[in-house]
Amino acid sequence: MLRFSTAGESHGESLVALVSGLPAGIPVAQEFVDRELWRRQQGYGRGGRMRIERDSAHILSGVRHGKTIGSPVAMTLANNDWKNWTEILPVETGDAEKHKAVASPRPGHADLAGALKYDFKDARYVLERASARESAARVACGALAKLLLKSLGIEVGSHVIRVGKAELGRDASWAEIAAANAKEEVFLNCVDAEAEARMKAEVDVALRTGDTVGGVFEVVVHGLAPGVGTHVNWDERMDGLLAQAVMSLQAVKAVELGRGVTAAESMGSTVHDAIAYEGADEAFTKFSREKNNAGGIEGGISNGEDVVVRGYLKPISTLRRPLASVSFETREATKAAYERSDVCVVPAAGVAAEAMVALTIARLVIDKFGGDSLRELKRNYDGYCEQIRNF
Ligand SMILES: Cc1cc2nc3c(=O)[nH]c(=O)nc-3n(C[C@H](O)[C@H](O)[C@H](O)COP(=O)(O)O)c2cc1C
Ligand SMILES: C=C(O[C@@H]1CC(C(=O)O)=C[C@@H](OP(=O)(O)O)[C@H]1O)C(=O)O
Repeated sequence: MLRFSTAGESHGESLVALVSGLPAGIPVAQEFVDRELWRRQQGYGRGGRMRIERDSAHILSGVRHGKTIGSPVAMTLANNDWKNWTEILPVETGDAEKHKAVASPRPGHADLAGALKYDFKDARYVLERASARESAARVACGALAKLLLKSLGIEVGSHVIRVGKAELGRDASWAEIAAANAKEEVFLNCVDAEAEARMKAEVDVALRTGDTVGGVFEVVVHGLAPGVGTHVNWDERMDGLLAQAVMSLQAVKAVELGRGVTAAESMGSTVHDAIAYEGADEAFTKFSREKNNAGGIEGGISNGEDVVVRGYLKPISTLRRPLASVSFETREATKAAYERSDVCVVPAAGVAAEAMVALTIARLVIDKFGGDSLRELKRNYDGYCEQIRNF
C-alpha cells in the first residue's frame, strides 16, 4: 500500500517526507522533484518568505543509482528561514523582542482553535505546523507518485480557473494545461493571457488595500485507464479519496469533481455524458464520450476520461490591515497579528493539489495492479489495458 507522511514546522530546521509502498525501479530524477518544488513556490501574490526559500529534496533512502529500490523513501527539505529563528526565546521570558509571540489570533488561521486545544498562550506553537509550508513536503512525495504514474503514461497537471472574481470562463485542453505547467516562469498559471490579466488585477487590488484573495484551481489527470477505484466500499471510492486528499490542503474549503457544482442545478439530460462507440484508436476502449461533466469518475471508478478535480481556496487569513481580535494576555480588543504574508496562493495550492491527486491515484493504481517492481506493475497494467481493449 502506498503511504506517505510529513513532519516539520514552518520555521524549524527542516521538513521531513516519508513515502513507502513504491515499487522498485522507478527512475527518480532529482531535477524533476526539485522542479515540482520550484513550481509550488511560484505565483504572483506570494509574500517575502518565498524570496528566502529555494526548496530542494535531499533524498536519504529508498533510491539507489537513480531508481527506487522498494524500501521507504525518506527526504528532508531544509528551511532557509530557520537560521533567523534560532535565537527566539519562550514567551515566559517576557522579552517581547526575543520571543516573537503571536498573542492576538488571526481569524481564519488555526491560531485560536489550536491555542485553546493545545493550551498555548502563544499561537506560534500552533501556526508552525498549521502553516502551508508543510505542503512542500507533500509536493516532494507527490513528485515520486508522478514519476510512477508517468512510467504508465499517466500525467497530472493543474491550472488556475479563478482568482477572486476573475475567472477563466472556458474549458482548457490537456495540451494547454501541460504547456502552462512546462513554462519557465509561473505567473498565475492560467492558460489564457487575457483571463490571467484580469486575475492579476484582483491580486493587485488585494495588494493595494492590505487584503487577500482566494480562488479556484483545477487538477487534471490525463491518460488514466478506466476501472481504477471502486464502488464496492465507501472508503475505496476514487471520488471520496480525492475529495479528502485535496480538502486536506491548507485553505481549501470546497472540492468539486467534474461539474459537480453546476450539476446540482441542471437537468440530468444536460449533465450526463452520453456514451458512443467511436473512440480513437489510441483510446483505452471504443466506448467514448463527447463531454466530461463527470470529471472522469462514475461510481467512484475512473471511466477513461480525464479526471478533473477543482479546489476552492478561501482568501489568505493574515491581512496587512488586520481584522479585529483579542489579546491572549489582556483579553482586550486588538488587531490580529501581522508580520508578512502571501496575498494570493492559488497557483501554488494547485501544484500542492497535483501532488495530493497523484499520490491518491498512484495508491489506487498500486492497489489494483500490485507488483513489487515497476516492471511487474507495468506488465499488470498493460495486460489489463489489453483486456479492456478487447472487452
Ligand atoms: C501555498 C499556501 C500558502 C499559504 N500561505 C499563507 C500565508 O502566507 N499566510 C496565511 O495566513 N495563510 C497562508 N495559507 C493558508 C493557511 O495555511 C491556512 O489558512 C491555515 O493553515 C488554516 O487552515 P484552513 O484555512 O485550512 O482552515 C497558505 C496556504 C497555502 C496552500
Ligand atoms: C513557507 C511557505 O508558506 C507560508 C505559509 C504560511 C501559512 O500560514 O500557511 C505563512 C507564510 O509563512 P511566513 O509567515 O514564514 O511568511 C508563508 O510563506 C511555503 O509555502 O513554503
